[in-house]
Amino acid sequence: MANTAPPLLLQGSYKPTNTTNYSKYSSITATCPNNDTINGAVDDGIPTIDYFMLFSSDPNQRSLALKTLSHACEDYGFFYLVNHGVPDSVLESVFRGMSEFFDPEQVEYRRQFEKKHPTDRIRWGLRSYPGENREYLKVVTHPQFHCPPKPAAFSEAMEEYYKRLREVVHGLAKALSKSLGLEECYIYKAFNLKSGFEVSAMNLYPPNFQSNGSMGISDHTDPGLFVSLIQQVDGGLQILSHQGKWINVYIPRNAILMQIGDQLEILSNGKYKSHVHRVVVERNEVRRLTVATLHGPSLDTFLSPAMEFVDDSHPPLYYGMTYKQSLEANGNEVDVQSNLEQLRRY
Ligand SMILES: O=C(O)CCC(=O)C(=O)O
Ligand SMILES: [Fe+2]
Repeated sequence: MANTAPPLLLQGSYKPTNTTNYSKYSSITATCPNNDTINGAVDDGIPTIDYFMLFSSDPNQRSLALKTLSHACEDYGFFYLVNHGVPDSVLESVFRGMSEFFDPEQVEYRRQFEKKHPTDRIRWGLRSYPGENREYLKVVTHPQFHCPPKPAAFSEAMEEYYKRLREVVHGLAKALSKSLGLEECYIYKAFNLKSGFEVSAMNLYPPNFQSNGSMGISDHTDPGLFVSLIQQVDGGLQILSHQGKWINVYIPRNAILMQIGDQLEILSNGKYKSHVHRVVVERNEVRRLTVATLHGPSLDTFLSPAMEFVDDSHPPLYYGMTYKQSLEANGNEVDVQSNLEQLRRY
């Protein structure tokens, strides 16, 4: 629970100094907030993990990096991932494609993707309520990739991004298994990641640049192993820390924010915790595009606390069920709603 930095973490709150990287694709650029709090949140340190180091050929470097990963997962539950190998050009294409897709002139084209059937693999929504202000496109990206066919460059960019991202998540799963002293493929197998169920939300805040209240998405945790997030611009994402503080998120250029998902909390019997987060849209000042991807186990994977994390002094803290049952507890599998609270034994 330490506030102190584990070794090797490039620790400290990352604050962009002026405009952000993808500003050429957004109509308004964000600046770093001058005050230390936004709606009660503080600018605090978020650990940074160097992905490349986790696979270093130097055993000392590798072992230090794995220790750092395990500290970041246990003491924080979220971290910035740098040197992840997803090329800048892929990230740029994603935001260029999304900007085209969310073209304010093309709302009628997007309406065809409004939810018609609960199991639709592509879902579009425009929300402008006091509790939610965003336009989103939700798609199932694995085991099959789904995406609106137009614009073509958008669908191609997203497919390439998810493919690269999945490789990174599989690598992280290996590194995490090793850092826990487990066999390298332990988490990969426990989650059956080969057929992992992956859902991604592409978000635009505020919808059409107008919001009804200051909440982009209200407090929630997300199901899955990890939740990855990239954004075009800083502005509004906040995470609740283990210590109960809301922390403003400022993602370093081209880094990926990784957060522990509910099912890793369950498997690790609470050693690694899933975190509540939310998005606050401040006075419509920033037009922000984000891609949040929930990397889940396969739908038929039964998840419960693994025996490696259970003993006399650590009784199982969660009930077990399949991922599909978990997702269907509060909606359907494409809604990807958390049911963590219902799974707690105590
Ligand atoms: O867009 C963001 O910053 C967060 C999105 C999110 O939490 C979600 O889609 O689950
Ligand atoms: Fe989320």
